[in-house]
Amino acid sequence: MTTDYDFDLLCIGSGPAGQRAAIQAAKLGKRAAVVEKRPSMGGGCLDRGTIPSKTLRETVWSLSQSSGGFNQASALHLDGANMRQHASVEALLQRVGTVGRHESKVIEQQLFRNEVQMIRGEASFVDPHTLLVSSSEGRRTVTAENIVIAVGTYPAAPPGVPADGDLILTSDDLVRLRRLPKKLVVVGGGIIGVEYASMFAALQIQVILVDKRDRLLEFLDRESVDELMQQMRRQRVTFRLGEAVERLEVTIGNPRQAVVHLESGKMIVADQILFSVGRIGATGRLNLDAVGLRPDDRGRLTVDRQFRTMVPHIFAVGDVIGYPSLASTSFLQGRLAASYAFGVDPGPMVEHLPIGIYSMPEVSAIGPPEHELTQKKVPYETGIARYGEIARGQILGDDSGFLKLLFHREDQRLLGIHAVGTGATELIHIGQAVLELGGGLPYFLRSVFNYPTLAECYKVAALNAFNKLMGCR
Ligand SMILES: Cc1cc2nc3c(=O)[nH]c(=O)nc-3n(C[C@H](O)[C@H](O)[C@H](O)COP(=O)(O)OP(=O)(O)OC[C@H]3O[C@@H](n4cnc5c(N)ncnc54)[C@H](O)[C@@H]3O)c2cc1C
Ligand SMILES: NC(=O)c1ccc[n+]([C@@H]2O[C@H](COP(=O)([O-])OP(=O)(O)OC[C@H]3O[C@@H](n4cnc5c(N)ncnc54)[C@H](O)[C@@H]3O)[C@@H](O)[C@H]2O)c1
Repeated sequence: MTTDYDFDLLCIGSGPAGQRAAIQAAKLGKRAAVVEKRPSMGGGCLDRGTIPSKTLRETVWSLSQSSGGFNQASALHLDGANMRQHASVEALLQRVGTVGRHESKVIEQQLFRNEVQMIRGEASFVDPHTLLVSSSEGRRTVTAENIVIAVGTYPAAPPGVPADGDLILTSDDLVRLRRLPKKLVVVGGGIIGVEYASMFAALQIQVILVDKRDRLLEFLDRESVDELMQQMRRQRVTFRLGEAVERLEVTIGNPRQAVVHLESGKMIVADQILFSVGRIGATGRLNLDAVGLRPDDRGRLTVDRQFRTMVPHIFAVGDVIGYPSLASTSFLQGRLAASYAFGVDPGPMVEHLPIGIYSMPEVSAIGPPEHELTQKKVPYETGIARYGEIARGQILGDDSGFLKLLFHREDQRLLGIHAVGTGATELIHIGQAVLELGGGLPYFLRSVFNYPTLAECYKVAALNAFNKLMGCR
């Protein structure tokens, strides 16, 4: 019986996944709670993930604009000395704290308004319906009919030396960075590595990005990655691809230096290393043995399509279940899990998930890239609009971005949208609506877009595809 438990649904973790699961349960009239071990609500997302990194990116962007006219097309027009002078660590991090605190308050108010109980402390399982919550104020047990594990992840530790937050950094350390390096090695060219590499490069810091794979961001369209890399190279980023890192080292001399040892026997010396080769599920301290759950070797839990673990009333959502590990999808997973917990079928997740990479330039996509369609033998045609030919691109000073649409050759359905450049992460959502609603080329050909906007790219790209399909010049 529900009333035997303290709560109908209890979430461990207040990040995007946990907070939305709790609020959804409350909306269904259930007694919900969130246990959070950090002082404020909002999760790693607010503390050291999405929000601080995007706030930092905006600060770097406006700083670079004001100190020499950096734009995505002509990054090297910066005056380097001027840039570094303006880019004190304090100036860079000032807004990070302000935005984080504000967002955390917003989440606490949302939880409060929805009568979700906020319990401070670290949770671990006692049995399948009971959690032990430990905090500086003591220990207590809490029981719940349904439990949602939404504990997130932490960065994989560097081999050889621990991250000291000074010479050897993980992305967690960047929100409390103490100094800016002159030369930075970024190990791992996933989304985190690429976003931070481009931010540091925009600050006129020499950046070397090392990844063991031969291609960066393989899930993206190759033309988008080529454009991104070309623009990052213009900001003097050096790519060392196909090079696996074996271990890191910190020298003893004065000044101490950070050294990357590559499996190929080479080494790279720098002032700082950002180690970003993936993340580990934070399940180690949950005492999962008490409920018979076993995470994989990266701390992740396996769930079914309703986000249930092997123990049906224990759900897992967000980064702790692995791919796609985004705040955007974690919000949705939390809401879906809570719905399933109470027998409400919210329908399946959408087929296509958007990707938004806040590098400089931004890269965004939804739907398959060209190489995937080719592999699957789907006949398609491309339509491209280049910012250089779009009035808004000129006004913004960005003439290097593009929007590419992929249409099915036979029924002219929209299959995919790939964008690089200013506003790409917002621009993509116009195409997303058309894609999800099953629209295609005729919609774009008929529509009128505000002028001058970047949205006009859709019209221009559609006309480009139409001309190719018709065999026009
Ligand atoms: C640098 C960086 C940039 C990112 N940028 C983006 C982006 O631009 N867009 C995007 O969509 N995603 C981005 N992400 C990913 C995004 O932050 C995560 O997908 C999202 O935060 C996952 O949400 P979550 O609820 O699963 O976990 P989290 O947000 O990590 O929250 C988990 C919470 O659980 C708490 N917790 C853990 N164990 C316990 C316990 N035993 N008891 C109590 N509480 C516990 C933690 O303290 C934490 O507050 C980024 C990530 C990083 C690291
Ligand atoms: N804008 C966004 O949506 C956004 C931004 C940041 C982070 N995130 C999320 O955070 C998650 C973690 O990101 P991440 O970049 O840390 O991990 P990742 O797993 O995406 O990338 C890790 C990279 O490190 C490389 N690597 C691994 N071991 C290596 C070694 N020994 N030497 C050299 N290279 C090595 C891999 O080849 C890979 O390219 C992602 O899954 C992403 O979903 C999203």
